[in-house]
Amino acid sequence: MTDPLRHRLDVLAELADTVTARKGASPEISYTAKLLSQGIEKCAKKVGEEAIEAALAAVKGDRDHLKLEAADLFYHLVVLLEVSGLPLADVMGELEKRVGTSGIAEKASRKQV
Ligand SMILES: N=c1c2ncn([C@@H]3O[C@H](COP(=O)(O)OP(=O)(O)OP(=O)(O)O)[C@@H](O)[C@H]3O)c2ncn1[C@@H]1O[C@H](COP(=O)(O)O)[C@@H](O)[C@H]1O
Repeated sequence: MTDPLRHRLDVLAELADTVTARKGASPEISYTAKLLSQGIEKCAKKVGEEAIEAALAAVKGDRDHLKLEAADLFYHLVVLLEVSGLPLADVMGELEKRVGTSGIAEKASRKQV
């Protein structure tokens, strides 16, 4: 992994801290507080919308738009994790556990059960 990417991954951790800190803030001044106050279904809907918008931008080959939509998707996913009470660290831990395991091998092992 390149150093600039490692540095920028810190931004995701910072974002998660900010989202947690927005709990209980005024929905008048914080979009995050507004989303959190609207509950899990609203947050989940936003993730679905942003995921589709990112996918469409990718299919169109519009990388500038994909960058914006992917950032929206990360943000809304972090909000969804927060409202679900699931720490981002747990998701990163799950990804870490998968490092070194081929997705094809993992899928094949599932079929044997
Ligand atoms: N990264 C983001 C971020 N990405 C996208 N958005 C907002 O997400 C919304 C998505 O756009 P839409 O057009 O889908 O929104 P909309 O139609 O108004 O939304 P709904 O009516 O469907 O709720 C916009 O209002 C964006 O500004 C974000 N809002 C906040 N953050 C981060 O969260 C921090 C805290 O923000 P506040 O909670 O607003 O203080 C910010 O400093 C940023 O770091």
